[in-house]
Amino acid sequence: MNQQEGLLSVETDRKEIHFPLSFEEWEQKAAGMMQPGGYGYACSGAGKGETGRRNEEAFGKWAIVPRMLSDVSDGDMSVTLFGRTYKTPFLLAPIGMQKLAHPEGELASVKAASNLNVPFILSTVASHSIEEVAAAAPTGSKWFQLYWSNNEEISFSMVERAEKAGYEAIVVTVDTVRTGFRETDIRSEFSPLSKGLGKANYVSDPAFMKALKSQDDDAIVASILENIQTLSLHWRHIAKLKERTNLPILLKGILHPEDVQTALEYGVDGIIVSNHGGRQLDGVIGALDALPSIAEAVQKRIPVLFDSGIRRGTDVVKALALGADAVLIGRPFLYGLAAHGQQGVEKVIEGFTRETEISLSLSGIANLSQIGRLKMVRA
Ligand SMILES: Cc1cc2nc3c(=O)[nH]c(=O)nc-3n(C[C@H](O)[C@H](O)[C@H](O)COP(=O)(O)O)c2cc1C
Ligand SMILES: O=C(O)C(=O)c1ccccc1
Repeated sequence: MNQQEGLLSVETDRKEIHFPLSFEEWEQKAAGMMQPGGYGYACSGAGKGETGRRNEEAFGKWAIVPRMLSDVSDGDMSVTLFGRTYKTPFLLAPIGMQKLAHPEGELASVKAASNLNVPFILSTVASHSIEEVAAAAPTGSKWFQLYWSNNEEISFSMVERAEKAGYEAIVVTVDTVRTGFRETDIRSEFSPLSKGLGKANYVSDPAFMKALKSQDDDAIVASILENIQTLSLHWRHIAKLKERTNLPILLKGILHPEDVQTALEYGVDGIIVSNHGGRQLDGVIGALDALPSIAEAVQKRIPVLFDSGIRRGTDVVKALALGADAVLIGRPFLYGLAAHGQQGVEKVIEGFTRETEISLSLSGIANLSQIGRLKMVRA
C-alpha cells in the first residue's frame, strides 16, 4: 500500500478502499481506469500545451504573506452567491460527457456535489439531460452551462428547461466559438461528440428535434456539431439571453479587463476567469495571472469566479487572495469520478475542503471576508 493513500481510507464491509490523496495520484488512477482516447481527451490541452502548463506554474509564481496572532478559532469559509450560501468556496466546473470517466457520469458527480453543498454546473454537452440531473439531486444547487447554438431557439429552449428544472444560474461559455486545436485528439482520432456521448440535452430538446431533418444517429451528431460552433457569438446574443431569462448570467472564459467593462454594460451577473484549462487557445495568459486585473476591473460589483489550474487547497487560497470569490474545480473532480465514481468526487471535494481550511487558518484568515488582509507577492 502506498503510505499516502492510506491517509484517506474508509472501511466498507470489512473491505478497505484506499483513495488517492494528491492531484497527481488521482490523475494516475484515472489514467488507469479510462480508455486511452478518453483520458487523452481529458488531460491534454490545445497546441503544444503551453497554456495548460502555464496555468499550473502560475501558482508557484505567487507567494502568500501570512498574518499571525489573528485568532482563527472561528474558521468559516462560507460564501454567498446569488442569494445562496455555501459552506465552501467551491463549485464543480462544467465538464462535458462525464460518461467518458464513469458509467454513472453526471448523475454521480451531481449527487456528490449535492451531498457536500457544492453547486454543480451541468454542461450543454452532458451525457445526462438537464431533467435527469435535476432528478438525481433535487435539493442540490445546480447551474446550467450554455454552449450557444447556431439555431438560437435551441439555446433559449435549453435555458427555459433549466429554469423549469430548478437550475439557479446560466453560465455562457464564451471561449469556445469553435473547438481548440487539440493534437492529442487529432492523433488518436478521438471525438466524443461523434460517439454520441454529449447528446443528452439535444435529443431531449423539442427545438433541436423539430429542426432535425433526419432522426438517424449520424444526422443527430452532425446537427450537434453544426450547432455547437457559433463563430458569430457576440454581445448581442447576451443581450437577447438577458431578455429571455431571469436567472443570473455568468460569462465563462473572460481574460481581458475591457471585456469586463462590456459585460457590466450588458448587465452580466458574474464573471468566470478561465482559459478552459488550456484546451482552447494555446499561448494565452495563465488564468491566475489574468485574475488580479479582472478583479480590479470588477470592483466587487458582481461575483468573480475562477478556474484553470486549481489542483489543491493552497491554490484555492491564492486565487481567493488575488480576487476570486469562489473557484471551480475541474479536472481533479473528473479524475475522482473516473477513479471511484460518486465517492471519488466526494473524496476530492473533501480533500480540497480540508487543505483549504488548514491553509486559511495558517494564513491568519478566519473568515473569507478578511481575505483582503492577505498579501500576495511574486515569488
Ligand atoms: C474533459 C473536459 C471537458 C470540458 N467540457 C467543458 C464543457 O462542456 N463546457 C465548459 O464550459 N467547459 C468545459 N471544460 C472546461 C472546464 O469547465 C474548466 O474550465 C477547466 O477544466 C479548468 O481547467 P482545470 O481542469 O485544468 O483546472 C472541460 C474541461 C475538461 C477537462
Ligand atoms: O472539450 C472541451 O473542453 C469542451 O468544452 C467541449 C467543446 C465542444 C464539444 C465538447 C466539449
